[in-house]
Amino acid sequence: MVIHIDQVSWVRDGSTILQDVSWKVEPGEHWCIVGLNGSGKTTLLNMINGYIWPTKGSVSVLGHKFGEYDLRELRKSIGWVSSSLQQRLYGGETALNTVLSGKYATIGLYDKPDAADLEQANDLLRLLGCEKLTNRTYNTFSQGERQRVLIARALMAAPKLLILDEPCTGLDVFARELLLRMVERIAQQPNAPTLLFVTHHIEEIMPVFTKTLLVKQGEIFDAGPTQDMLNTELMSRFFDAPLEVERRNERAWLHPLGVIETNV
Ligand SMILES: Nc1ncnc2c1ncn2[C@@H]1O[C@H](COP(=O)(O)OP(=O)(O)OP(=O)(O)O)[C@@H](O)[C@H]1O
Repeated sequence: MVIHIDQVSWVRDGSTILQDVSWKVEPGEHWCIVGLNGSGKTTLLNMINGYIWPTKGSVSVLGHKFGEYDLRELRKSIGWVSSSLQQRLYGGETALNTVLSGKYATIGLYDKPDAADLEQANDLLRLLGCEKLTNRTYNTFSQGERQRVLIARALMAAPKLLILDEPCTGLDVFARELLLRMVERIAQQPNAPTLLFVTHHIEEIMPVFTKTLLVKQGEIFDAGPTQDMLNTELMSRFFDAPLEVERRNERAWLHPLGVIETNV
């Protein structure tokens, strides 16, 4: 089992942030995680990475139960790409060095890479459609290019689990489509890591994400095959709003019907 979260709750300052969450991710599955702002997605990811511990229940990731394993070791097998990482990177590094630095899970590049590392980094830049950026510096890249380079960087450490945390934030519609296509490519690689893709927008859920987890107010609203989740009836209840879900090109598109007042 890649992830096994069993009846987990997390309480902070008297508030229950996660409540009785149970979720299993099997090998070979790729999951989307959908939820409104403040629903508990980041909290759940922080728990999967071992940055926070459950108040109640148990968490096991990549076959290791928390409390019985060195979390620093476990984190080497987990890649996490989020927009907050973008600000922490040194803008003066080339794309190639940025990707190479992922090998050592450091922000800069401290160790001298060998020929195999260089080949792997170049392969990853190609996989993510970034060959042209190889020798250009990170601070000259567009938002979409940065995201793709950061995903290549995360893959450099050959993670078994790769978390893509709202990777399309700030991208125009074409940069977004390109990024989604690259994410599909990653999933189709032999020995691809298990992907967790966090988003607010259901149209970003590519067919490769066959499973979807719906998080609402700290609880699992529903979880299962994506096609069973993304329909008008279930999405209307999930978002508490009148809306219509349309299927087009094997993706689901959400059309709000009127003004939505979220309960956040
Ligand atoms: N350390 C903490 N102490 C108290 N409350 C917290 C803490 N961390 C998160 N929360 C609260 O828990 C709730 C869930 O937050 P979380 O960041 O997990 O949501 P999210 O689904 O990731 O939201 P977004 O889509 O905006 O990133 C929020 O109401 C947040 O304020």
